Amino acid sequence: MAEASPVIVERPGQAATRSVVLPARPEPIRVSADDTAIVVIDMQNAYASEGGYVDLAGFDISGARGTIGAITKVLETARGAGMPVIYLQNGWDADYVEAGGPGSPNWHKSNALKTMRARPELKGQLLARGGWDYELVDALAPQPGDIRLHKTRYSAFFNSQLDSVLRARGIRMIVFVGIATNVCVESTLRDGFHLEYFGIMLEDATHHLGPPAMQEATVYNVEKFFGWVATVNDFCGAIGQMPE
Ligand SMILES: NC(=O)N/C=C\C(=O)O
Repeated sequence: MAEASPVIVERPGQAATRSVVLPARPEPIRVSADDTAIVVIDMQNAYASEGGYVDLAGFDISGARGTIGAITKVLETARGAGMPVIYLQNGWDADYVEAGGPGSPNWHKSNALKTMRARPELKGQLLARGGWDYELVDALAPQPGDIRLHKTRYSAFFNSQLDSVLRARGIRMIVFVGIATNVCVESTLRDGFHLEYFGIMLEDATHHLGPPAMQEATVYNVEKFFGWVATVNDFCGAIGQMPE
């Protein structure tokens, strides 16, 4: 079968000077270091450490260690190419006002809030700003120049500064890594699509919540409807060749 030609983003009045073609599915896509950011979704103790929220809520977090290692490689490569790195942290204020009360679907659906209601001894500990659960995992500590943003719902675009931060830097393309593939990563990538961002998900730098079919479903959705899917090796191989 003939190889698909790369997707080239139209940039009116602007040439993508520093760019490479990233092998991706369903087709390769040209990535410019000048208008691409890495968005790291919720690599907090809550989602990636033993004793954090999703572990306490009964989800299998055994895959999270590999995700941390994969993201470390991606960030080193991206920083080397001069791409902005933006970390999102999910959670609420210590009094959980931002979580919404019984009038909010979040209050009813959030497994963190449900776990705390079922186990009152955990009250105030899960996803509360200022606590260990909310903090980023130590292995992914932000570097000088990285940006950290707070979010209160699954989509990082909802009620956050993400869109302004990206637009102020002329970002058109977002490379997604983080946890959970099928919840906050997918919600954010979908909202990004509707805001005209080109979304690329690095499948082996994400981890799902729930059965393995959830990872497959998001990969399918992204590849077929919302963006592009690539691997960490392909990303590091291509972006590592970015012209200075
Ligand atoms: N970061 C996420 O994907 N979060 C998923 C569930 C939750 O925060 O309860």
